[in-house]
Parts: sequence; structure tokens; C-alpha cells
Amino acid sequence: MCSRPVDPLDVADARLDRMTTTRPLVGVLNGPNLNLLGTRQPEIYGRTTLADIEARCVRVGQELGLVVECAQTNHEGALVDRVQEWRERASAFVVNAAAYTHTSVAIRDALLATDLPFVEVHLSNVHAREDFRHRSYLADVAVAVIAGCGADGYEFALRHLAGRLVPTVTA
Ligand SMILES: O=C1C[C@@](O)(C(=O)O)C[C@@H](O)[C@@H]1O
Repeated sequence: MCSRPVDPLDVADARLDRMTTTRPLVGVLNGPNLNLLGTRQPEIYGRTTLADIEARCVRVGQELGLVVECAQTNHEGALVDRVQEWRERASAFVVNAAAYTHTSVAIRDALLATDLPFVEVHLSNVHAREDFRHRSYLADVAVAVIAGCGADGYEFALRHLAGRLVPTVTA
């Protein structure tokens, strides 16, 4: 009989796999120019970087019993690809489609095709800005819209989704 010594790291990996596969996955998706957060019009978008926001989302997700994966791209088709890729694995989304919020039927359709709940987030209060930002192609199919709370908006969105996905969590 051939017996291999048990590697404690393998055991820990397997345990982590099981834990993460049973926790709902939430995809946090950010659109064009949000990679510049921290230096882009800080008077409007604040000084928090996207890396800080994503790290906070992962940390808050862990506290809430969620697995959080984050992605950002400047390209409309790549946002659609990401939603399609998450479609098979995710339970919900937090979406800041940035300027594509106001223009993109393709991103709306991609989210609708998932049949999953999502929260639309904007750092700034888009309703207090130019008219073209008042229109959203996503808002009427989102479960909630959060605008004007800065980086806190992502955490609020995750707390809301956790309340829907993880029965023991109070939003
Ligand atoms: O890029 C962005 C960021 C934004 O989505 C926000 O987070 O406030 C608002 C959009 O109008 C703008 O195009």
C-alpha cells in the first residue's frame, strides 16, 4: 500500500475551498475611468483609490459571509464579458458602470440575462449633476440604487445583498 504523508497545507486548502464554495459569490464591477479614483476629480469622487474600495469590499464581504470578487475595465464589451463569466458562479452583483450607466443597453441586457439581483452604485450624486447623468439604463432593473455616498456606497450595497443572500445576516 502506498501512503503519502498528509500535507497540512493541502488540508487547509481543501477546507478553504469548501468554505468559499458554500458562501455566495458577489461580483463587484466597476466601469470606465474608475481605475483613476484617488486622483480623478477628487472634489467629486473623493480621494479613495479603487484598490482601497476593492479591498474594503472583500473585507466587508468576509464579515458578511460572502465571497467578493472585483473587476474593473474601461471597455463596454469587457464589462459584458465579465457579467457573462460571473453568470454561472455569482449570486448577485454590485455595479458601478460609470459613464456606461447612461448609455449602455448592452450592459443592461447582460445583467438581465443573469436573472440575478444587483445594486447600482455611484460615488457621486448623479442627480445633482448634469442632466445626461440623471438617466440610467440600469436603475429600473436594479434591486436598489445608491448614489452620493462615496466609497461607503459599495459597503451599503454589499450589506443589502447579504441580507437577501445570507439568511443570518441583518442588512
Ligand atoms: O464615471 C462616472 C462615475 C459615476 O458612476 C459615479 O460613481 O459617481 C457617475 C457617472 O456619471 C460617471 O460617468
